[in-house]
Amino acid sequence: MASADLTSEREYVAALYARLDELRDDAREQLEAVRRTNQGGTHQNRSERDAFARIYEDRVSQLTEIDERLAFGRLELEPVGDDPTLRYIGRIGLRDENLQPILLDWRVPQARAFYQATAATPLGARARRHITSKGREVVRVDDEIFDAAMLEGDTSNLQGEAALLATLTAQRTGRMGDIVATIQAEQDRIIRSDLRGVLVVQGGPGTGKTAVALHRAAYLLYSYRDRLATSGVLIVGPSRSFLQYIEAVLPSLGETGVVLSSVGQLYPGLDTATDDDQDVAVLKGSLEMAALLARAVKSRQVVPREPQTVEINGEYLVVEPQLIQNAMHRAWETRKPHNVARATFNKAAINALSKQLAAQLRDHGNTIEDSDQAWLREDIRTADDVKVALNTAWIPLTPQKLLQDLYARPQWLASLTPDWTPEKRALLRRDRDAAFTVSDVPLLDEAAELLGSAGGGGDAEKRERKQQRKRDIENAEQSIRNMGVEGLVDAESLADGFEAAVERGSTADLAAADRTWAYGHIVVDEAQELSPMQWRILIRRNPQKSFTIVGDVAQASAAAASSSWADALQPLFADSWRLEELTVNYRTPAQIAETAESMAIAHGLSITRSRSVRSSEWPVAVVESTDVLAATADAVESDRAIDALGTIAVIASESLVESITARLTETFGSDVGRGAAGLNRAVAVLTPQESKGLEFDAAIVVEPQLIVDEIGRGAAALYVAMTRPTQRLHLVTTGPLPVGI
Ligand SMILES: Nc1ncnc2c1ncn2[C@@H]1O[C@H](COP(=O)(O)OP(=O)(O)OP(=O)(O)O)[C@@H](O)[C@H]1O
Repeated sequence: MASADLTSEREYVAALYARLDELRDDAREQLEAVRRTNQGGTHQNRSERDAFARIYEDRVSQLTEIDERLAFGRLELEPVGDDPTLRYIGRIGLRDENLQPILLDWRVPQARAFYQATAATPLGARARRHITSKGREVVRVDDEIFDAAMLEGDTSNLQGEAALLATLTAQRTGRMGDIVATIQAEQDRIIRSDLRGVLVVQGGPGTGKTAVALHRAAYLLYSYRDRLATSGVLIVGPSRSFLQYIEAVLPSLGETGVVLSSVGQLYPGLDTATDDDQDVAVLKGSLEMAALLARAVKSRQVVPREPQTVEINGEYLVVEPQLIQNAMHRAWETRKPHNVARATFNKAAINALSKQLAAQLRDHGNTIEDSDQAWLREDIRTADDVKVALNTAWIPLTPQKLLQDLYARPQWLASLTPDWTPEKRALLRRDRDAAFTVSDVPLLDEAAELLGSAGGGGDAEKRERKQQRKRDIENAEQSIRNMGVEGLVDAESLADGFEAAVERGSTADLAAADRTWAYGHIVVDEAQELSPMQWRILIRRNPQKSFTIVGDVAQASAAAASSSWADALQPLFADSWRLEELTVNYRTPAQIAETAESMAIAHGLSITRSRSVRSSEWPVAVVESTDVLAATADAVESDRAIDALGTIAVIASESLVESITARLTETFGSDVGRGAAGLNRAVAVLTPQESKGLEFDAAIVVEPQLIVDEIGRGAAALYVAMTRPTQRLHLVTTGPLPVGI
């Protein structure tokens, strides 16, 4: 690296920061100016002013947050005339005062060559430069040359290898970071793939699937802002600890309008991380449950066997089963969900009863005019006997009650499942007050779908919310024209800031609280774990089927998971999904990846082999001992002796984690945390399931054979556990190691 290059980049990047400061000052001034205008004014004026103020506040904070690694790359394009054409790539786009671009946002099409150009396909570029900074100061530049005339024997197929390796060997913080500066070509193609349809990304552990999925979300939000700003993007991950691990990535890329949810949080109002035993989870995850719930709802629409006598203001009326049956037919014809169709049922039954009552009153010598029908209907509607009779025939239900009854009333369940064995039914048996589990989430959602909203207003409310949003955006467009700031502010963001809209919440808030929200795009991470019932929720949340699905079928360890993408996706999307594979392992050093892969193959898992970009200096350490707790504590001690500030995961099967946590806490005190709470500590004690998707400087896997034996799909769980470290793997065992290690 010539020092002249470093000097010239320092100057250029310093100028970018100067421009950033200038824009930040401008935004601050605009904020002050907006705050000063219209101090009084109408309610509408004040709401607009507050909305503009919020936008400028956001702009100021965005420009403040972007400070780190503002620019990280430069492309040299074919020269125009004598001067080389240079294009700088950064985390945001910047223009100079003449509105000429001086920095390109990494997501714009012109930045693509920075990630994808190779000597073989240079995409119009002659060279690529990676710019590494500390704070605002450029500390190094690394060049790759594509032009044969400029080439001096560079053969690597990694982009920006030096910058990449520097990031990969850096210590882990317990939080995932963005990778914009070093996205690799195979990853970039996936990130920029079209919004439409279903994209499946398969890759072994550490191949960057999560990183790619998150950058793709940022890319889509940027490139399809019009479509996605109002419908939102949902990102689904396996656990709370995983969401905690990834939650900072999108904000660091300037995107906040996404909803992050674990599968235990997909039903609004419920947030659970506990799951059932495996065989129960498998049953609850199977499509049989959808059919069972449909039968359960239907069985709550009951035609009485015998006529019933009801009293209406002293008059006794016999309700024939046929009358109820006819009213039910009317309700079924609407094809509406149970609680919504119930209104039709009630109306039809009450109409028929009022005619019957009128006829009976006439028979008893009363004069009943047509105009009297209305009060007759009212008398019938409010008569207690009628209420009881109609409710018995068609009772309003909540999803929670339906499910609780199904689990707590064995006889009812038996009547609904004549083909099931008693043992199979017993799997669902629970007390009415037992808390709902992760596997209940899709069942509640399914039930909610079958039941509909009790007020019957679900659709109308939704339409009204959409209409209101449209009006807000039209008002915002008008305000932008009035203020003469067209092009500076977009109408969606302004509308988000309107006082009433703030009370209603942002797109993300609205979406997260609304079970019937249709997202513009859904990203599913660790998607191999999802059961067929969980997939049904996600499809409901995105009827247009625009999905990014990432995962690794070899890591499928949930009991109800699928072992092939075709099995999981064929029923949902037929053949209309496209598969991309990632093949380079950026996390795990070669010697660890090889040990894990050899174990997985010996257990018959069909893994996607990947190539590690690096190896580390530590071989896989095996600690054999008769005292597993003492040996685990020793392993933590010896790892900390190597790297006192590193993060360590101690991964063990369910039956060991509590005793290990207790023992480690005795020795290492508050440095140790259990589960998600451990991610902020130096040492996290996790089950393999909880460690899914996470990474640490070192992993200590305790009793690997027990993991294989204790968990269904135990070999996959062990494969997950062994592939968490970025540097060192220790295996603590009291017996023989699993085959293949
Ligand atoms: N292009 C890249 N530049 C820098 N770091 C990268 C790049 N790609 C991936 N990484 C890093 O590699 C590590 C593994 O990535 P990630 O967690 O996305 O892998 P994964 O495929 O989701 O793994 P798993 O299947 O184990 O969950 C992360 O630390 C990520 O930041």
